[in-house]
Amino acid sequence: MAVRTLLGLLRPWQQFRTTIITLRGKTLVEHGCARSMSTDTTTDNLTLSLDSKTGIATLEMHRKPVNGLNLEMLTDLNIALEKAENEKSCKGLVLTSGLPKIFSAGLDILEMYQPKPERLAEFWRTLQNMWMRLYGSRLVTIAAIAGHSPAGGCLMAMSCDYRVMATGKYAIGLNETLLGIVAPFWFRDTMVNTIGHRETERALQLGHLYGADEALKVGLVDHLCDQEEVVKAATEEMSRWLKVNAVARQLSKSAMRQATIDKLVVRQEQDIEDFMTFVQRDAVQKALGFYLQSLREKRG
Ligand SMILES: CCCCCCCCCCCCC/C=C/C(=O)SCCNC(=O)CCNC(=O)[C@H](O)C(C)(C)COP(=O)(O)OP(=O)(O)OC[C@H]1O[C@@H](n2cnc3c(N)ncnc32)[C@H](O)[C@@H]1OP(=O)(O)O
Repeated sequence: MAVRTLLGLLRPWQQFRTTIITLRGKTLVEHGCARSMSTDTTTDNLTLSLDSKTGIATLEMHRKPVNGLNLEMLTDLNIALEKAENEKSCKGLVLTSGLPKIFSAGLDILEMYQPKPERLAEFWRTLQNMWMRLYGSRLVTIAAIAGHSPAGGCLMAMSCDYRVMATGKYAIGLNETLLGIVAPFWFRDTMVNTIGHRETERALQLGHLYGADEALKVGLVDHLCDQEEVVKAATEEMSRWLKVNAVARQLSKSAMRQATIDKLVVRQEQDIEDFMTFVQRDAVQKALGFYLQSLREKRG
């Protein structure tokens, strides 16, 4: 609600301005210019910029070290997505990362390990909202994946309309079982909608992380190119999608996706409860502790 109120107060992008907004102790800086008709919104975690000539926004994540999705990052993502959504001249959004070799490492595991219950609930609700917003966006959304994209990172990518991935030794997939946790139903549904039931069943049980070639083969991503070309390729693909009648395209998208979103809308509170109960189990806490330790030991 607070987020909605704040967004309601934001002025349109096409005005000259520099606005500084403090949100949850973080600072959002906006630079606008009437001549170039473009505006950047930057937080500690991301930058949202709109090319007013093309109507294409770029949402670049840059939360070091691995774009881990913690509560603050998810809050910023929600604000940025809502802002792009509400900007009439914005037609498409490229979701990408400003960090080398990483799209997103998924949920910040520290949010789930030895959590404070109140923050844990808020964290999960903010993630749910981010997914509903991205999956149901009226915009054409394209993920430009120039790095690893496990679990929550894969969810974000799958929630876009099209995925461009860099060739190279990067991995994408829902690897939750490798952490001793279970992908919730709306993660699973999103994957089923992307690559089909059988492939999802196999991938989920194994916690399979796909290399780029294999991801292309099963349809988890749609196009491969060199790392440096990923955003360019995403933007080129976007122009093809933007030629389609927007209303017809949006209605088609909604017809395909709304039932999946509605499943979470009606079960949102139950899903938060299920998540909290599951994550706070001793066995799950132990598994997360081991996994964090193994990540740290990998670094030596
Ligand atoms: C009965 C059923 C009921 C079910 C009810 C529902 C229940 C729901 C349960 C819960 C569901 C939760 C869903 C979870 C989704 C997730 O997204 S979980 C996160 C999964 N992510 C990962 O597994 C990725 C882990 N990271 C990596 O594999 C690597 O870091 C990398 C991404 C491949 C990058 O490698 P590299 O560049 O070599 O960097 P590193 O050195 O490994 O990492 C740098 C530092 O970052 C830390 N880190 C990495 N990832 C995370 C993370 N996800 N969270 C927090 N921290 C992370 C890493 O530890 C390093 O830290 P330092 O050593 O301190 O520098």
